[in-house]
Amino acid sequence: MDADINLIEWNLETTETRKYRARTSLDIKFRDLSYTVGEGKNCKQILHEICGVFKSGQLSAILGPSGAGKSSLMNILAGLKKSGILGRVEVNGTERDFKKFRKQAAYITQQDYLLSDLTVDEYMTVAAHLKLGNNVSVKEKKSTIEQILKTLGLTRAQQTRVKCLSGGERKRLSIALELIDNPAILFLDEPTSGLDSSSSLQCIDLLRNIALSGRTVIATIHQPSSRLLDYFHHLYIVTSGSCMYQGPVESLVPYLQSMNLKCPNYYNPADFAIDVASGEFGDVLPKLISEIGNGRRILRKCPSSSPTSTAAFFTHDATFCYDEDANLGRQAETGAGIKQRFMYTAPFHTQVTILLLRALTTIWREKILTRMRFVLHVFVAVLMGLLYWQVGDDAAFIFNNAGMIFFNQIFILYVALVPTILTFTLERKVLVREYLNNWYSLKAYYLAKTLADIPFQIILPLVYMVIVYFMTGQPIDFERFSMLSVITIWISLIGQGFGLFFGAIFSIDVATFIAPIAAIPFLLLSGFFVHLNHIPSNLRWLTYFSVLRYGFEGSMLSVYDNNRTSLACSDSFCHFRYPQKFLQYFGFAQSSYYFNVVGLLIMFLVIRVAGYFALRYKLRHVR
Ligand SMILES: Nc1ncnc2c1ncn2[C@@H]1O[C@H](COP(=O)(O)OP(=O)(O)OP(=O)(O)O)[C@@H](O)[C@H]1O
Repeated sequence: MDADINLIEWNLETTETRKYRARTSLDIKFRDLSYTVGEGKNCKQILHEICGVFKSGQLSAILGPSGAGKSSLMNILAGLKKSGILGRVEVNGTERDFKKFRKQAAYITQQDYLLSDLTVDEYMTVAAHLKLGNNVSVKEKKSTIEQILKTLGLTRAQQTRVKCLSGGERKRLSIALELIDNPAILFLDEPTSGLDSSSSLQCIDLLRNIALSGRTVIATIHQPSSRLLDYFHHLYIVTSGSCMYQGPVESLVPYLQSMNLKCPNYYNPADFAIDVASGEFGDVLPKLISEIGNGRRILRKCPSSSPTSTAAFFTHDATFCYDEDANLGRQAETGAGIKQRFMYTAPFHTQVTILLLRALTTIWREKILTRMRFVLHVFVAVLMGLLYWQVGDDAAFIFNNAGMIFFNQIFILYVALVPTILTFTLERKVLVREYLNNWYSLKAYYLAKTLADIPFQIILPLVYMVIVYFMTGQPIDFERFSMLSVITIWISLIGQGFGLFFGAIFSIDVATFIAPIAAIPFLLLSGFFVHLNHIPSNLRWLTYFSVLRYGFEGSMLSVYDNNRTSLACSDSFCHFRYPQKFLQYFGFAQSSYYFNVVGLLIMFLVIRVAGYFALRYKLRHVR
C-alpha cells in the first residue's frame, strides 16, 4: 500500500451518482445473542447471550483470542449465519429485516478472492453494472469508479491485472468493489491479515475514514499493534463467547486497571487484553463479563481523574427499544420462514450478459490453460491417428476401430471434466463472496458460466474429431461425421457438467480424486467391456444411467449403421465384414442413434440441474 489514500476528498453526499440512493446511517444492536452448532451430544454453544452495540460513524474492532467467537458474532450480525441463533438483532432500533439489511451491508472476507485475469478497471466496471443496475448511466458509473479508485489510491493500478497487484492493493480493491453501491455497513473479517505493518496501518486508516464518512464499519482483528489499535473508535472484546469489554480504545487500559489488571508499561494493550481474555490472569473473566453486563453496558471515554470505582466508566446501558413482555428478544432467528427473495439491482438479462462477458474474458486470458487444452486435443488426436492409421474401413482391424471409438468418448469426457474442476473450485470462492454481497442471482451466474464454456466444449471436440476421423480412415460421409461429432460434443458438455457438479460440492483435492473415480461405473456399463446383451438382465437397466453407454452406442451407430456397405478385409479371413453383424455382436443392432442423442440430452439436463442445486446447497451452508 504505497499510494496516497485521501478519503477527505471523497464527499459521498455531493457526487451525482449517489443521488439515486439516500445514504443511511445504521446502528446495530444485538441482545441476548446465543449461537449453537451441532445437535445432541455434539451440540456446542459458541455465543452465550451476549449483547452489544456498533454505531455508525465509528470504526469498531471485534477482538479476542482465537476461537473466542469473533467470526461467529460478525457472521451473525452480517446475516451470513441464520441457523442455531437465539436473540435479537436491531438496526436503528427496529428488528433487522434480512431482505433490507443484505442490501445495506457488504461483507469483505479475510482472503481476497478475486478473478486474477481482470484489470482493476474491468473489475470495477463489472461491479458497477451489476450493483448499480441499468438506471445509472455509464457516465455516472465511470465517474463513481474513478472517484472510488482515487479515494482508495488505486488510480495508478487501474489498468493492472489483479494477479499483478500487491497484497495491500488487492485488499483495497476488495473494499473498493463493495463501496460501489455505497453500503451503510461494512463487515471485514481480519482485514489486515497477510499485510505488512505499514499496509495494515494504511488499510485501517482507510477504514477509519470510511467510518467517519458516516458508515458503520466493523472488523474482526487479530493481535493489532498498539498503533493500529489507536485507529479504532470502538472496541468489543469477546472471550469464550461472552463480552468482557465494550467501549472506546482509550478506556481499555484504565478500565482493566480499575479491575486490578495492570497493563505493564510499554506493553501492547491489545496483547494484554487478549492475555486477560485467554484466562492468563486467573479467575477474573466472570467478573469482567458481569461488570460489563455481557455487553449490556458500554464504557465511556476514560475520565480525566483516576476513577475509584468502575462505575465511573460506564456511560449508559445499551438500551433496547422493545417490549420485554412481548418476549421478542427470545425469538429464534432460525431463518426458517425468512424468505430470501429480493430483487437484485441489475435485471436478470443484464446479470447474465455481464457475467457471460466476464467469464469469456477470463477464459480467453487464461491463455496457458486454454492453449494447453487445445494442444492436448491436437496431440492426442494425432497420436490416435498414427496408432489407428486408416483402420476404419478394414474389417481385420474392426476391434481396434471400436476400441478407438470408445477411447474417444473417455478422453473427451475426462478432458472436459478435469479442467472444469480445477478452475471452478477456485472460482467458487469468488462466487461465494460476490453472491453473499448481492451482486447477482445464482441462476444468472450458473447460466452465464454454462454458456461461456459452450464454445470451447464444441470447438475442441470438433478439432479432435476432424483429425481422428480422417487419419483413422472412417467413411468419407458428411452425415456420419456430423452424427459422430454431435455425440462427442454432448459427451464434452456432460463432462463439463460433471466438473461443475463435483467442483460445487467438494474442495479441489477431493473433487479431483472423486470425480474420475465416480466415472468408472460409466465405463463398466458402457457396453464396451461387457456387451449390452451379455449384461445380466436384472442389471441391464443400470446402463441407462451411463453416459458412456449412450456415447459409445451412438458413436458405433454413427460409424457402422445406416446401411453401411461391407468392409474391406486385409487378412485372409475377416469375421466381421458386415457392419450390422458387428453391431449385433455388441448388442447395438436394434438400437437407434436418436435414442442415444436423447439419452445424452437428458443426462446433460440432469447433471446441469444437479450442479445448480449442489451449488445452491453449498452457498446456503457457507453461512
Ligand atoms: N460449525 C461449527 N462446528 C463446530 N464448531 C464450530 C463451528 N463453527 C465455529 N465453531 C467453533 O466455535 C468457536 C468460535 O469460532 P470462531 O470462528 O467464531 O472463532 P474466532 O474467534 O473467529 O477464531 P479465530 O480468531 O481463530 O478465527 C471455535 O472454537 C470453533 O471451533
